[in-house]
Amino acid sequence: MSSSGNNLVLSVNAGSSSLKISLYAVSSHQEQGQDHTFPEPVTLILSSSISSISAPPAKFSFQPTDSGVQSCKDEPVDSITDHASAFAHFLEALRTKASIDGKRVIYICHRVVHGGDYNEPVQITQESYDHIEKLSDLAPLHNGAALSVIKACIDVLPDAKSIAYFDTAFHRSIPIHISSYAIDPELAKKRGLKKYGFHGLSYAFILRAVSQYLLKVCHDAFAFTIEVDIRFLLQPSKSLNLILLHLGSGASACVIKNGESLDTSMGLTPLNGLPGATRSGSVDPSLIFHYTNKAGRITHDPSMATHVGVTTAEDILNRKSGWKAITGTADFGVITSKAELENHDSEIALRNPHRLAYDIFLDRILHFVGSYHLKLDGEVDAIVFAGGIGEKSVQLRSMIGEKLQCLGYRRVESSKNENATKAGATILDISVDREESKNRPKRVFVCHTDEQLEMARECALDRRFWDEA
Ligand SMILES: Nc1ncnc2c1ncn2[C@@H]1O[C@H](COP(=O)(O)OP(=O)(O)O)[C@@H](O)[C@H]1O
Ligand SMILES: CC(=O)OP(=O)(O)O
Ligand SMILES: [Mg+2]
Repeated sequence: MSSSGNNLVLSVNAGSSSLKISLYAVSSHQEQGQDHTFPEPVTLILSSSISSISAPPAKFSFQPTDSGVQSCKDEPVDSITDHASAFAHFLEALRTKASIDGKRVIYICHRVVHGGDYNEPVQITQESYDHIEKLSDLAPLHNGAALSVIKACIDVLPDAKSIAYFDTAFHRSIPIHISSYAIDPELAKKRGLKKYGFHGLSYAFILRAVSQYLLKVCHDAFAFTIEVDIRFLLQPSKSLNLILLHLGSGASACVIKNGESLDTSMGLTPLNGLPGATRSGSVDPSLIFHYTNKAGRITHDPSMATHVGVTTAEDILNRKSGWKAITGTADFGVITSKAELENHDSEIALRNPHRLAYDIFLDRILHFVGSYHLKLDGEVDAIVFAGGIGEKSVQLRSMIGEKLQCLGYRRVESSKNENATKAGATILDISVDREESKNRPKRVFVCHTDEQLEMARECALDRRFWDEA
């Protein structure tokens, strides 16, 4: 497979249930265009994903942009049991299917979910590796998995430099009264006990994608002399007020005010807020002591990632709860298909665990959407659905869309909603057009988020890395 030069950047996203990897060629260090858009500084060569890592068999997909190269989709692979073996399987496919030698990669961008007080990407050194390792207990499904891939990269691709990009960095703008818990402030400061927030790479991608989309809409609208909101033309992302929903195996909501994170539903760890595939989401903190009297003991479960030493309580709430505990499956697509959504019997959730899981999710999402709407004084430009569930669940988007009507959002149009799941565009407006919207400005978007691209483009635009390369 041909791809010019040795300027390859690999982006690795260790999610709780998946490993997503994209390989890019760095194009050039392009400056902002005259129309205020930034052309992508990287070109995709191939993308790969390994899903269901925690519910074997893992499924391997390998999709090069060059149609001449062998691809595969959702191929079950028994030998993949964790993120490290998933990465080894990918490297083998890179060599055998795409004939690309990993040695041509000069930077590897790693999504590291918890960065503590790191507010910028950092190159992996012994010091930063140790720091990330110390934070592993605060992201038990993530940091350990990312470190196992970082370690594999150091061993197998020693000439490539690994750089960590943190989910937490995006939320540094959250004001202190929102990020603080109502506990002893001195102890909180000493131990770093505060809301950090996660899914930041995804939210950064969505914010940029929405602002570019609205900018384009405004330019097109000007061409037809239709009245537009002038704010978007002046400073697109800095003027936006958004409610973002990243709904995947881990799910969170985020409120963006004037282009910055104001609040988000995850907290000190990715456990807080919305429930997920195996996570409980927010519960009364006392609940766990009524659930088990072994809550405080450290688990020695061999299936837990190395680097992680958490209590039984954290293990239960992170890995033995959520959709999997309620229904037996962690796949929200399966839950949706078995939830009997057409049945409006008020007792259906008592009989059908899939419906119970579905209704819990809907209820908790509405909880955050309502609260965030209020935090923005109702001045919301759009609500955006993203993540595996947000991008694929037509039903969930439609039901939330219905509820949003009372807050003055545009109605979700069913044909646009259905097509959004299949369509290739990054942002899709699934709400009715301006003429039909009865002058309701608040739109409903779906964003095909891409954390790997967010890291690769940040890497390509970061002069620190290229001036010395
Ligand atoms: N058709 C579908 N409808 C609803 N949810 C789906 C559908 N297909 C996949 N999903 C959900 O998407 C989740 C994966 O989301 P993703 O954001 O890729 O995960 P991760 O959190 O590991 O990055 C799966 O666990 C599955 O529950
Ligand atoms: C932070 C988090 O939960 O990430 P993911 O959804 O990728 O597991
Ligand atoms: Mg994810």
